[in-house]
Amino acid sequence: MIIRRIDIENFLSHERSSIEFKGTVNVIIGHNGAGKSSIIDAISFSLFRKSLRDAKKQEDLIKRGAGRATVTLYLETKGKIYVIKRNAPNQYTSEDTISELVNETRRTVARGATTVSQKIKELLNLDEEVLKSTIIVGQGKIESVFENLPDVTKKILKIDKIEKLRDSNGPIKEVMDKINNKIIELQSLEKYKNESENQKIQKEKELENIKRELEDLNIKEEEKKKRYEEIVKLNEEEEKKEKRYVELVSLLSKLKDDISKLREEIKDENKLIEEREKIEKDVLEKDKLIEEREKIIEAQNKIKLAQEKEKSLKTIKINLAELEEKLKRKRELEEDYKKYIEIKRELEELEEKEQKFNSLSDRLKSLKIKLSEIENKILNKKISINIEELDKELQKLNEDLNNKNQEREKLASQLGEIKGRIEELNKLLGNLNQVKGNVCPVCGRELSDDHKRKIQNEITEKLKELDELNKKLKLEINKINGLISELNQIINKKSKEKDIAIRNLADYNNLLTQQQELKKEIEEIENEIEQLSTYHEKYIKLKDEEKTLKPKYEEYLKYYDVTEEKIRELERQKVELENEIEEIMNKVREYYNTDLTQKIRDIEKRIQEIKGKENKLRELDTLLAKIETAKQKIKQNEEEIKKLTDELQLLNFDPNRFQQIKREKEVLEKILGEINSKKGELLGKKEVLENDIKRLEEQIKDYEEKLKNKQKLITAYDKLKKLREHLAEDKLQAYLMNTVKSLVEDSLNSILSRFELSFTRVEVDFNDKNGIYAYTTSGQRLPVNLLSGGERVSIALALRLAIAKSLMNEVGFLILDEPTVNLDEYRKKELIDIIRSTVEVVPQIIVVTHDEELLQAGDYIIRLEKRGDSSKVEVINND
Ligand SMILES: Nc1ncnc2c1ncn2[C@@H]1O[C@H](COP(=O)(O)OP(=O)(O)OP(=O)(O)O)[C@@H](O)[C@H]1O
Repeated sequence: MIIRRIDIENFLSHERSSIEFKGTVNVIIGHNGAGKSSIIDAISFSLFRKSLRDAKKQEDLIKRGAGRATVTLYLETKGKIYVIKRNAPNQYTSEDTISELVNETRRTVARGATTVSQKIKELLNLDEEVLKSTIIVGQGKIESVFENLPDVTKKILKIDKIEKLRDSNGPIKEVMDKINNKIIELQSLEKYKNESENQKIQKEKELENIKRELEDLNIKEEEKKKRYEEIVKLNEEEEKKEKRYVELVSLLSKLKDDISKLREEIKDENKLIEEREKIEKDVLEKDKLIEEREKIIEAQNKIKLAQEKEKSLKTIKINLAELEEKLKRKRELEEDYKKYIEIKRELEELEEKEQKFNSLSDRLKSLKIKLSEIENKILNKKISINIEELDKELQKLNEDLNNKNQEREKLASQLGEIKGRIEELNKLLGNLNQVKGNVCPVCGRELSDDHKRKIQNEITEKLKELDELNKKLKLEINKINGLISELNQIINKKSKEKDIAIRNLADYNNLLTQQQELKKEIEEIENEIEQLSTYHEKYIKLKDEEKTLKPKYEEYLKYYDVTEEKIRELERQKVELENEIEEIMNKVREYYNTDLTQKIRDIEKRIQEIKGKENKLRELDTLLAKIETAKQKIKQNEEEIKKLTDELQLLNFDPNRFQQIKREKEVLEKILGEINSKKGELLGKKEVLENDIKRLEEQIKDYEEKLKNKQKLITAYDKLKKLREHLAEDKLQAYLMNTVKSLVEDSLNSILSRFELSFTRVEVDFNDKNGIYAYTTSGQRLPVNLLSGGERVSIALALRLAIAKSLMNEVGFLILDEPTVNLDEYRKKELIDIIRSTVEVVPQIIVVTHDEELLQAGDYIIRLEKRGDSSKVEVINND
């Protein structure tokens, strides 16, 4: 397996580097800190997600300032190229891949950090521990392979893991303990199972007893039930008989009772027949009486009719006399009636004129009242009108007001002057007090104190004077103001009086006009009234006559419909009625003067008596009919009694026997009830026991199921015990070490034979801490620490390659990081030779160094430089 190329992105000091390993010995050279070891770390990271250096966190491997590092390693093995891509930090692990490069395209084999690591182990057979202990050699650590060789080998062979496996706290012991606990658990289960089985046997015995008891009870119950069924049947039959027996007895007694009652009913039969015959004779008279009564009633009605007609006749006669009287009066009134009509007509004709006359009279009256009112008003107004006087007064008052106003203005300007003077003097006084120099502000002369005082006194004196004047003037102005306001009030009053006088004058004139108009209208109306007065007088006269004639007119109206025809009609009716009455009276003459009502009453009394007898007759008929029915019923009952007596005899019912059966039935019911409750009790117990047994069976089955595993567990426990023994140091471990020992030893000697060394053979002893011994040609056995430095380096490299070869299918590369550290010049040269010899054992060597001398060993040089913060790669082909 050969490393073909690595692409590094933002990993440690590399921002973006792509390095191909084209030589057999590839030397990576550069100054300290140039980024050489970073490449080896990148190879380790791509293989195992771990760097060689002590990086605590993955974030430390990411180039400062970058967020993510990616390393891509190209590995060639058996003609195939695998590309491993790894990412840091952990959040990108899902993007880790291993793919196969086929014709320039990548085919992903696995994805995700863990899966990729697993694939690397499977496909490339690369183990981190093995690689780091053998073919990846850290700075100056070539010989470290000698230190604690047994421990190193154990670690490489993962024997330490076997040790952990068989540890007393290890997983095997843990599983064994668990199994043992399970076995102990199962042992107690076995105890429970036995207990359950014993319980089950006990319960089964109890169940058996109950079943037997139940069987006995069933037999007894069967017997009793059989007898009970018979008795029930008998009882049912007897019950039916008893029912019929009771029915028959009661029927018979009822029938007998009925017969004696019926006999009682028919005992008066003969007496009733006799009575009936007697009554029947009376009843036959009734029809004749009814006929008689009808005739009387008819006669009575006719008499009534004749009487009514007579009444009508009487009324007609009275009416006739009255009408004749009225007709006579009507004729007397006729003249006045006609006269009244005529007056009425004339009045109607005059009515309009009369109304006009009246309305004009009313109007005249009201106009005259109005005229007298206006004339009164005219008289009153005339007295109060005085406008000219008022005008004169007002003129005088306005002149006075003007004079007073002028006076006040004059005083006001005098007051203003005085106020100005006072202000001036006050100012002067103030200025005088504030004077700083000695020049008088008034006269401009020198201002001595006396002069100042003098001026002050003068001003003060003047101010007093002016103040007096001011007060006086104000008083005068106030006085004039009072007078002016008085004058204004009087002028106002007089102006108002004048306004009223003007209005009065207008009213007066207006009244005069009205007076004239009224007079004119009155005159016109009076003329009109004069013209209408003749009609009015006639109207009044007619009205008087109308009043006198009105009662006669009204009386005439009462007789208005009294006519000659009406009287004749009444006379005709009178004759007709007289004839009719005559005719009726002829027909009922025989009943006349007889008390028909009394006669009818007598007949009806007799009819009533007969009706009473008729009722009695009907009653007797009903009774006789009943007697007939009773006689038939007696006959029927006697037949029925005979039939029922026969049936009773046939029934053959014995009440004593029936009581016996009943008693036996009750006793049997009681016994059966007892059996049933006992059975219920036993069945309940049986069910409980059966359920218990079923539950126990299930429990036992469950225990048995669980116990099935017991033997398996014991076997497993024994096997694990044996496995643990086999894994012990003296067995499997010793075997592995011995096998590896001979493999490594053979391989080591084969590799060493390619180096020019003077040993016949080198031996490996894993039981010894410094377990490498070399045999000289003279047969001496020398421990490795006694050999020369060059010999040790050779053996160390050969041992590394030998171990690697014995554990891996194929060893393709050897990485040496700074192998010359701590070596002197001679040794360095020796190392160059050794590296050259190693080429024969391993196809690819990668040497990381700062030592220019080592360039001699390489055939492909990769030079590194740090520019700024990043490592830069330069390739030199050494050929
Ligand atoms: N996360 C990081 N980001 C950027 N630079 C880093 C980071 N970690 C370490 N370095 C720097 O990377 C540089 C390269 O280190 P590296 O160990 O690869 O150098 P080297 O060439 O092997 O040097 P030496 O021979 O001294 O070991 C160093 O200068 C180091 O300080």
